[in-house]
Amino acid sequence: MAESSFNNLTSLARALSQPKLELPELNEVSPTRPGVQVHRRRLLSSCNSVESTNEPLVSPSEEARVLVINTGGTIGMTIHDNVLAPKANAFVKSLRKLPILHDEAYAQQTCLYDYYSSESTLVLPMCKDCKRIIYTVLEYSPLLDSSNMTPDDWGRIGKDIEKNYQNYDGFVILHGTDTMAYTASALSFMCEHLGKPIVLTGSQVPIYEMRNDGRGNLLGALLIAGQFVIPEVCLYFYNKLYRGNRVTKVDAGSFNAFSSPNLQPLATAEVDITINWDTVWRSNTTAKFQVSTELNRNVGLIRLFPGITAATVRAFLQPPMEGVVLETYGSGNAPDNRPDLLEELKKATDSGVIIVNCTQCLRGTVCTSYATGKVLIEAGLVAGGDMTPEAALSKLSYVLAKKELDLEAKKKLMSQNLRGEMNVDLAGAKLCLSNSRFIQVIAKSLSVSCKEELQAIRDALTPPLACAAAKIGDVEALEALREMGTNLCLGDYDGRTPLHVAACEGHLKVVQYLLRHGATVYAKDRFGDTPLCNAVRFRHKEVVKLLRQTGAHFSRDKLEEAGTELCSLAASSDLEGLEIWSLAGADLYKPGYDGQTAIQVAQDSGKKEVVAFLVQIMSSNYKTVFGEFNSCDDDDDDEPTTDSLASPLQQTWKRRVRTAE
Ligand SMILES: NC(=O)C[C@H](N)C(=O)O
Repeated sequence: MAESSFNNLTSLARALSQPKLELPELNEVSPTRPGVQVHRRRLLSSCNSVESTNEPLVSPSEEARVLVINTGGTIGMTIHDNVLAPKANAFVKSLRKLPILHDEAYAQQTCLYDYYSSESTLVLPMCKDCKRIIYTVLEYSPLLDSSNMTPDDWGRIGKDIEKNYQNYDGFVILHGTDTMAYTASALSFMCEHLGKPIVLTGSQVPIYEMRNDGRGNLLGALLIAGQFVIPEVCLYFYNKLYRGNRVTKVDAGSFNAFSSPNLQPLATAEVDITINWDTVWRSNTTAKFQVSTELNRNVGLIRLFPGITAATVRAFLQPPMEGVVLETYGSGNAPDNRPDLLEELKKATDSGVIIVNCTQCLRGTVCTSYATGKVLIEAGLVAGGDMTPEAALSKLSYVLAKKELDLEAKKKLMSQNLRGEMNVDLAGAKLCLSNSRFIQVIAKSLSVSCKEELQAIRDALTPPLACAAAKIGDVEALEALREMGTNLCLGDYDGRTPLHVAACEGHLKVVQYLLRHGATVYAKDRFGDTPLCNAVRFRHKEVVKLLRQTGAHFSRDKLEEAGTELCSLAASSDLEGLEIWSLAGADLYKPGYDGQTAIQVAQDSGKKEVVAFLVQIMSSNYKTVFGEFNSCDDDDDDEPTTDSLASPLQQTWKRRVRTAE
């Protein structure tokens, strides 16, 4: 390990976790505030020159992009025949006229519509921290009252997110409130290895009405999806951000329509938006984001009531039923003086139906304190802990669709916490950094007494400590910091996270460790750089590969700039640079500012070794992308035998490789 003034970080970190002095508890830490630096310079200069005004050239501020998927719901409804129903093609037009949701002057000055080739792209006024959130609305047809939604609609939303994942920093789903808790729960399971925020919202009163909750809800959801890397499916309503699989609709007539009885909100939007980072779920993965749209429809919910007959239960549990959520009394209880009922449950579980025990109570968990609860375990039910019935049902649907798993494995998954939907470790509360002696000694010497000041000290001290450990490759120090409750995703004063630092230094083991402990590849520092940009800049090939495997990608603007960078690398025969940019996902065919590609630059300047090198990378990229296709080919040749067999994309690649050769 490298020597430095922090060479004993491990012991320092351990010292931090000494027993506490009497000071207030901390639950919250500051958010990192990522932003996107967008360069529309080329387009802007042409835009400005066409206008030929005396106005100064407009430089776009830092920008983030959000995709809004409008599925329907009250937020976009109008009254027809005295009842509310969704109105098609009206939402974006109406948003354009609302200055809090769209800044037309900025859109015109920065050529927004031309750049995104979309009339449905809008821009929020400048945020407090000088950032702009640009959002594109994708409106579904037909728009639905959420009472009409089915798992097919969840699949459609999931696929659209997957398709657009790389192009946006976050996603907002506009949805009716009636079944929003079901959709939020289902999406939380379907979205595997999620690294970006997906925020569902809607309203109780249409956005077109004078007094409504839609504008505030949409604005809050956009601000959160555009500014914070919260890798969760969330639900934003009435100034609160909740974990999607923890909510339930509790009020049909109030703006405060949702409750998350067993988990505090992930964020509150008051004077400031405060993220409760200690509660935010982390996927701890080095795998790429994917959406699993396979869902099992043979699932159902049944609610116990005094006097329920065995015949009702038997009828409900008949094939093709494969999974059932049984809503029981209190802490998971059912009559233990009803052998007829218990026998029906036992018969069903013996024949392979998974029955999950969830409480009818709004708050609390299933446990085995009572004889009336124990009988359900004996009947083969799986304890659902503190899951909402909505979460349990959609989890069943997701788990039962996993064909590769046997019944026991499926049951095990049902009792495990997959996406923060249940609390399985109530006793295992971690020692929190706010309890640490180190922080508290400092607090005392500064005469700090209130929670907010203590929190400020913690937020100021722990990210640089973690970054220092990352800099010298000290995994043990990071582990010690993490064990005491440090959030390793938080950035320092420049928004640089430990992952940025480890990527710069090329510490592969630290990068691996951080990714397995919740670090996000989408964090951006104040310069708009991600860990991937840093690893490319300092040419750490293995780190680039790992970040890419985890789903990291260049932003649209970085990809735009890549052409010019590649040409300059080609001109200086920098093969290592070309390779690393290619590994990071840059398109080797992207032309530079003057329309020339890297290969053309190399050809024109007679750099044969660069041409050969580029051709070699291009054909190996071709094989990686189209390998499967080729393996079906009769011909031994690596490429398909005829162009007609190839997809349009494949044909383009082939043409490019041949031209280069
Ligand atoms: N407030 C709402 O959005 C209720 C509406 N019926 C829906 O769920 O689509």
